[in-house]
Amino acid sequence: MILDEIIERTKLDLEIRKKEITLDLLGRSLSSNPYAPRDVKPYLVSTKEEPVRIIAEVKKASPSKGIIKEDFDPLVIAQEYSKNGANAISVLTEPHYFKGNLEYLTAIRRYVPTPLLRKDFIVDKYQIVEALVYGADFILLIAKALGTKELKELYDYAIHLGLEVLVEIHDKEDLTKAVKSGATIIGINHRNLDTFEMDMELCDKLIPLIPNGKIIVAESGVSNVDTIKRLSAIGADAFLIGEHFMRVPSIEDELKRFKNACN
Ligand SMILES: O=C(O)c1ccccc1NCC(=O)[C@H](O)[C@H](O)COP(=O)(O)O
Repeated sequence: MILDEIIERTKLDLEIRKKEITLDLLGRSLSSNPYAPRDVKPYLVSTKEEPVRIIAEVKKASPSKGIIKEDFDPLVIAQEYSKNGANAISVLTEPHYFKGNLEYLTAIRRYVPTPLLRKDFIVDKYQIVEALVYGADFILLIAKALGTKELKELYDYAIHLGLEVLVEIHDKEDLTKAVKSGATIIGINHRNLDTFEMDMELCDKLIPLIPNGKIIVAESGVSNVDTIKRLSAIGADAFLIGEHFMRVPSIEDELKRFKNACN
């Protein structure tokens, strides 16, 4: 099971990082942290003026596809996203399976004004403090990877530190956990994280079950205007898109096309 494998690896790495810099020490660096997290909800909610919100992902590789982009410069990609109207940028920080890096967050935060998501497999408070120290505005918590109590604890801790949380779900059980955690931003991931199978109808099944007032993010496998129009019409506020943007000849053209899909 790839999700379990990634989480095991993440935990092993964490043990090493915690020995190098304790949570206490990491926490102390927050007093001089220049990166106060910004309120991301206004960037993600669909409005009459801006019905389609895009979270564009900086993604070099993935377990399902291997290396996606050879000539990968995270800062250049993030600048391109920001310049062309991305509402938020997702930065994969997991190093082994996605070839990500926490340092990408800081580099992008320094030069790019768009809000940043730390996209990783977060199972420990330590990673939430890291997200803050390295410059994220919000984090991802994957309901499938956490128990109900664990999800709530990590959610509350992030909110306490001023970070927003995107809680990712794959089925009704995950949705129940997400609602219990108090999540206000819910991501529906079309990709099964174990089999990599895509279910592009998952939003049709889950959106009607989501309580009113939540911001809904459609995640993975989004690569055309028709999908954006369809999912927008049934209630998706925002779209998290990685691989497609990594492969298109012009991020500028594609981002503009997607942003204008419902105008
Ligand atoms: O992308 C994968 O292969 C993957 C495999 C196992 C766990 C997570 C995975 N991806 C993380 C993501 O959620 C996506 O990077 C994100 O939703 C963007 O998806 P896409 O537009 O399909 O690149």
